[in-house]
Amino acid sequence: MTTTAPFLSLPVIDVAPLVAGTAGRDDVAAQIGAACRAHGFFYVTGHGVDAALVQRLEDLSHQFFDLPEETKMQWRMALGGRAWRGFFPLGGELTSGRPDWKEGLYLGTELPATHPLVQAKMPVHGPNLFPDVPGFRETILDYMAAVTQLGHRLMEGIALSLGLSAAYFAERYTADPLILFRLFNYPSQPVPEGLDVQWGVGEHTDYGLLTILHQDSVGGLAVHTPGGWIDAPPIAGSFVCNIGDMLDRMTGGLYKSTPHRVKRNTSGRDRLSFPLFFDPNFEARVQRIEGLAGAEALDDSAERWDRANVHAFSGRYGDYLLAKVSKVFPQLRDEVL
Ligand SMILES: O=C(O)CCC(=O)C(=O)O
Ligand SMILES: [Fe+2]
Repeated sequence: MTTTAPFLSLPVIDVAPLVAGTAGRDDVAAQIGAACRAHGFFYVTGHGVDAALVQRLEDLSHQFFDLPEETKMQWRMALGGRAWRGFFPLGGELTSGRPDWKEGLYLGTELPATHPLVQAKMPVHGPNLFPDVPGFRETILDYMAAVTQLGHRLMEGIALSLGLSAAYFAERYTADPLILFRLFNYPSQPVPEGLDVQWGVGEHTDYGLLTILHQDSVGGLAVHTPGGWIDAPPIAGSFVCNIGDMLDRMTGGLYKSTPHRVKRNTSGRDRLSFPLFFDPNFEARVQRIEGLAGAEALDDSAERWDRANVHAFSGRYGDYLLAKVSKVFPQLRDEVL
């Protein structure tokens, strides 16, 4: 049984000095550090991402998800091949072994088919499958670029909060980060009789370093803090940030990847959310940060949603990612990997 702790709420951090690199940056880093040590979730405002761009992404995403399913299936994931891009229909993704009540479009850094990494058939690298909605492609690319820049700044703040040089992560992992980006729609639609669906997205942690999420005004995201489940309601103009397994691994559990889930949407209108996963380069070998005071590489697998011990992982980030992804899309695993 889980408890709820309605008296707790997640911190909202104005990151403008961190984004601008001005005085006050260390204070922002300290606030991020406190949130990461407490529960690994925080909101950011003052991030500098253009509100009109975010609104355009929302509007165009509604246009896309409003299309009939057979139209959207023109851009289905099976056509994205190893790049792992495209549309998946309602119930098409499993979290914790159960179908989620959402549909989505998988995207990532745009690489042409002629790019050496794509030619070398590296998984999750390649061209996107952009739906034929006017302006969608440009908006998605602009949004990914803007939020990726924010990711670099936030990782600088996280590095400072650990007493490391601001460039610590960029020098080792994120000079060329792996960026995966998803558009999700959680329709307000009853689950057909007999289908084993409980959540919009079941409980999970994210895999990489840092997730930067825009959600629309509907709500439904909840976070499993040490004090119980608390809501992460929409705050206009903000992004929700949370730590992934690799930062947990690097910090020896000092900064934990916090489990979260999304309630089934019963609001009467669609809920849109836009997670951008700012992750280590596919080839980067993930190492524990040396000499980090207070970090203990505890095996917390018994309490984790997936019973995995992230501290036992060593190897390329890409291998960690692929092992996870093939659990959530079992039907695609054999086809493309
Ligand atoms: O839709 C949301 O609010 C969260 C989605 C999420 O947790 C994820 O994609 O990892
Ligand atoms: Fe997540």
